[in-house]
Amino acid sequence: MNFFDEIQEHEQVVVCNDPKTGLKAIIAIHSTALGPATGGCRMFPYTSFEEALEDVLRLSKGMTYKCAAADVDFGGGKAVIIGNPAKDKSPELFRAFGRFVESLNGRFYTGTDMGTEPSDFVHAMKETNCIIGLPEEYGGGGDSSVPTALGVIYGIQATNQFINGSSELEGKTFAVQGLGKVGFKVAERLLLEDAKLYVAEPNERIIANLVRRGEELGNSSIKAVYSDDIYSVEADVFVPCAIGGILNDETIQMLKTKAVVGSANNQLKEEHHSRVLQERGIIYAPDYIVNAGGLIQVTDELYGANKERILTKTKAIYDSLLQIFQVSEREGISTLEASNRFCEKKIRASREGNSFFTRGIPPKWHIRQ
Ligand SMILES: NC(=O)C1=CN([C@@H]2O[C@H](COP(=O)(O)OP(=O)(O)OC[C@H]3O[C@@H](n4cnc5c(N)ncnc54)[C@H](O)[C@@H]3O)[C@@H](O)[C@H]2O)C=CC1
Ligand SMILES: O=C(O)CCC(=O)C(=O)O
Repeated sequence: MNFFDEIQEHEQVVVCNDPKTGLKAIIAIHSTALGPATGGCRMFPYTSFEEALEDVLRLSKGMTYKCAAADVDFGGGKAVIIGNPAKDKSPELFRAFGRFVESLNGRFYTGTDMGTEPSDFVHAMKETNCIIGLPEEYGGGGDSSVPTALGVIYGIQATNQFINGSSELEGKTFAVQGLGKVGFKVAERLLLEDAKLYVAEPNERIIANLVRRGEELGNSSIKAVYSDDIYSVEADVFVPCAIGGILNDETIQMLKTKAVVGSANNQLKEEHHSRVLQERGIIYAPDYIVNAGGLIQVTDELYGANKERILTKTKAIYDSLLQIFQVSEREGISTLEASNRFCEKKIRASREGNSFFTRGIPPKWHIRQ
């Protein structure tokens, strides 16, 4: 592997090693053109350094586009901790991670992602101010999966509006993959809208909770299927809310839905899969547009976490998606291409090329300090 070839699109990659606590992490800063980099910290038992590097590079690039699309004054970054979230967590490990974040002197703000919880970052915040997504009792905005799930619902409504001329969800069928922090809330809201659900979730306890919730809401139209079967059920929309890379040569051919709209980061195995979906007549709502609700909330913490402002910005996901679908249709390009163009224009128009972000210039987003 030629390391510099691998990271050529990125400004900075930091490898963090703290033998005392067992911390092995990588922080990737893709771009600070629009402001300091931000992105959650994922904890996962990667089997190799290369696997962890590939994940953090892809995720951090996605954050640059997500920040540009959501109009937050931040750039793209992400961190990964190599370890098993069920076994390898300790307060000391997160404090060590916090010290590495602090060493970046304000170039990187981070918080939760898959495998980490806001409570983990209560330890990290003892070492750095650059933590967002904290619990409310620590001055944070609370559970960021709430606005993320709301953004997914706006995304589904916009897609439905584009396809059927109505954003009404009643009677529609959805295939939800993953019922974690985001997927469960999306499923709950769809049940409230009198929709029918197919769900795939390896944790049976969570499925039982959803069935119970459905009974409370008076909607029992929930059918649990095996993980591999969720791609081939007859539904209006496939809603991926678990892992990345699930839209690939094999699964796209299995889909029987009219659209894909979900929260999972990096849903496309490769960028060209957005065109493969288009060729199959399936509308793909770009993941980083749909799942920006959490980002909107956690970055708003630096201005004092105003619920109304967060809601307004999250609602804008509906209009952004409709615009992207219209451009894609008008210009005959995939929805991802339309969306990337929209973001790249914003990034180019920014101060990229002047210098990368440093704390030397006091920016407006340092209000919290
Ligand atoms: N939490 C948030 O606010 C945001 C989350 N995302 C993305 O959304 C996705 C879900 O995030 P969370 O709900 O926070 O994660 P989570 O870790 O709470 O939930 C993921 C769920 O997916 C299930 N799962 C794993 N593999 C599966 C498979 N093959 N088939 C079906 N289910 C499977 C897990 O058992 C778990 O319940 C992730 O890709 C994350 O990066 C993106 C933006 C913000
Ligand atoms: O949603 C969050 O908590 C942080 C933002 C982020 O990392 C993401 O949107 O993937």
